[in-house]
Amino acid sequence: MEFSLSHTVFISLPPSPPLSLPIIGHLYLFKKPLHQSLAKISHKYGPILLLQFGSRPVLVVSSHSAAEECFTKNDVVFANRPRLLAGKHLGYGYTTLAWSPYGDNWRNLRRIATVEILAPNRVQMFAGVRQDETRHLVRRLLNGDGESEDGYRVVEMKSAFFETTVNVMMMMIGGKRYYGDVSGDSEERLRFKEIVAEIAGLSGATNIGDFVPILRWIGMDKIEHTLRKLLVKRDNFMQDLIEEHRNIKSEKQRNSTLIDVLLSLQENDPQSYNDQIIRGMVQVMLTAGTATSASTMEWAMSLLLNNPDALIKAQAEIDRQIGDTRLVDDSDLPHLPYLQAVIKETLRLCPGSPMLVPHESSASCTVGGYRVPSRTMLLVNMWAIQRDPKMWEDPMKFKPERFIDLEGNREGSFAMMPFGYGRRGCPGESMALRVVGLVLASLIQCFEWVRLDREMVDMAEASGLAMSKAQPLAARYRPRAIELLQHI
Ligand code: HEM
Repeated sequence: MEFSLSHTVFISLPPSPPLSLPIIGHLYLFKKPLHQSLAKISHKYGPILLLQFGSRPVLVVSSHSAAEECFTKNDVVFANRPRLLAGKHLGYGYTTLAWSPYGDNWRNLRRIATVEILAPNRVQMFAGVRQDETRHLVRRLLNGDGESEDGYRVVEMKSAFFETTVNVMMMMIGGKRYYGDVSGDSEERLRFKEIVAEIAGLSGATNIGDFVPILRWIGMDKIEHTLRKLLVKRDNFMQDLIEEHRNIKSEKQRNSTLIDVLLSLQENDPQSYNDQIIRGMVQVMLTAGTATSASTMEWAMSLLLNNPDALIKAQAEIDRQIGDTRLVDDSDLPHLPYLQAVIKETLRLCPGSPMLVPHESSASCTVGGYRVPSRTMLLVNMWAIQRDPKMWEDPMKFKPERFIDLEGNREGSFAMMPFGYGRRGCPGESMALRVVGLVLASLIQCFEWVRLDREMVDMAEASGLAMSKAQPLAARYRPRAIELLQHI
């Protein structure tokens, strides 16, 4: 790998599959979903690979030790993001937290996110919002129709989870709920729902023009046009929301939502908290923080329905800890270790961002003894690492117990990183775990859950970059005979 001619040391590039075609490079090798396809290629050529995605060199890392190198000794080098089309449009010209290059703008946004928006005291401040939205969901299920003779009803869970997480987020951001039991302006709701549906349809999509620029130039890449139109609609909506809050005069209301918090910071520091920054921050929370949490809930319920023993155990733990006279709340979550283990095991098998978010090197560096050139995109295949048989016993099995027994528990290591690590690691982890934990705990506490029929829940994945189910989860449920349901 390393050799020298007189005094110069040559370090070789990582291995690559032999045939890289003109224009498309190795793109011909990939099938969807991409993380599964890359796992197969890595199996053949090794855990550190250099591929050509069209014109872009991409380092694909599929071992915990290489991932560790990327996020410890090379963390600063890989703290950049590639300039992909989604970042240009959904990320306000690469200026939002998730898409910004590493530098002063990113540092300012990251500080706002971690100190003002997602800090533990702020997450705590919104415990009531999470509790209310969970109650709304329970009520909605209690009022569901189509009850069969044995008391069971059917619910399509994908949209129920998504709408609940969007409601939680928008209640925190602007004090408004847009789904389910709502009051207020129906036109505004319609506008919002349209924007959310369009973003959801686009954000997990791969964009061929990112890798084969010629397709973009000759107008074959339709996504860019759609993204541009969406940007205007979304921007107008967010600005209207900001103006509404700017006009709020009452002292009591002024600090009750995140927009209010950001607007009061704007008064003292208009530069660091200008309207575009606020719009961008709202946008990032809405895109980074909703579908990821909702799909974790959906995968968790799917896994529990396919593993009824684990569901019984989780329910027994909740009954033991909380009883049946009150609904579980935020402060109970640390006392539910089995439920926490279920969520960790779900994130191990079904990480919402299976290849994290793409990084890019800002200088050349070495990984695993190989040379990685500057401006190489980095994909860390967490999906593959979290199923690596060298690190995990029975890696394909759903075994929450592995996070309770000390032996074989890889939590906190680079073999388990569903939220990433280092400078660009997810700042919303603790909020996400609370929302996911509370919603799951409440549903398990209040209802009996079973599969639609004898068939196992289909665990096939959809094709996009996010890890979502190909078939939305539907399940049968019936209220449990417990006192707390009398006063929900
Ligand atoms: C289960 C839910 C979630 C999962 C699995 C998840 C996972 C991730 C991952 C893997 C990354 C990329 C790390 C990297 O680049 O190496 C990320 C970034 C990010 N996440 Fe999350 N996330 C979740 C929920 C949330 C929530 C609730 C929020 C905020 C409300 C959030 C905000 C962000 C932001 C702003 C970034 C970009 C950070 C940066 O580039 O500096 N996420 N998340």
